[in-house]
Amino acid sequence: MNTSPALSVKDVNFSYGAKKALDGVGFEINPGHCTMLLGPNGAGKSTLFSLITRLYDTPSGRIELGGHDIKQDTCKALATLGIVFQQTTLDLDLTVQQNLRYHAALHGLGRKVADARITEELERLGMVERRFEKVRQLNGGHRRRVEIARALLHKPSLLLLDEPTVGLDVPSRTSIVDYVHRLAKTGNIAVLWASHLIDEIYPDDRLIVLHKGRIRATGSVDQVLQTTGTSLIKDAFFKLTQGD
Ligand SMILES: Nc1ncnc2c1ncn2[C@@H]1O[C@H](COP(=O)(O)OP(=O)(O)OP(=O)(O)O)[C@@H](O)[C@H]1O
Repeated sequence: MNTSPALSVKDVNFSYGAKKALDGVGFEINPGHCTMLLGPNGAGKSTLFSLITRLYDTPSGRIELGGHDIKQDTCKALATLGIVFQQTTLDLDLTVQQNLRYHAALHGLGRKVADARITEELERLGMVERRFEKVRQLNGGHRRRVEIARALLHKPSLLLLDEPTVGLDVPSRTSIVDYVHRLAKTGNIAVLWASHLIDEIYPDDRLIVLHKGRIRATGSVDQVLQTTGTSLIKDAFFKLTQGD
């Protein structure tokens, strides 16, 4: 049994030329709860996700997924990862099923296994009846659900979500926030969720507050409230992200 953290980030630094975007960032993510990555614009959230997904090389420090170093053991590491990007990456002219089958094939799943998993994930998300519709016909909330189903098809141990509710109406947002929190609770998957919407945080979430490339606080909601001497997350966030 693999007892390594789903994600381990150790002393990671990253710069765009002279501009330092991440400065000595380190944390671990484990299953059982959602970890919310909070930070104002420019905090470094997208940069961190680009390093974890290996879009960018990590020039210093170390990132491991399920104990696999993403530089030395890239395929094994990335196989443990499911991701929902900020911008939709579905093919609008393919059906829901075609999009999902394509992704399953990329992960090396045979057709039978793929179809069983597609049905399973779409059922959980209340989308199974929509499987033969073109993605173009779906509203924003339903497209997001398809993207979540797709991210889970290969049974990853870490789900990364980069502000997945941006642009959605309130009911769609609520249902996605609820769904992912329930998913995390099962304990089978770790969730790292970049957000700047305080109302997406549940009381038993873990928090990582990033500001100007540095981690300003980590821990449970209660711990972060305690260390900042506040009683509301929005006040804690404000305190942690004002000035340097
Ligand atoms: N391609 C780039 N070239 C130069 N600087 C960049 C580049 N991408 C990001 N930056 C800078 O790096 C810092 C971190 O940016 P990043 O996009 O990671 O933040 P973020 O927390 O994702 O912000 P947002 O919430 O606005 O998406 C910012 O100061 C940003 O201006």
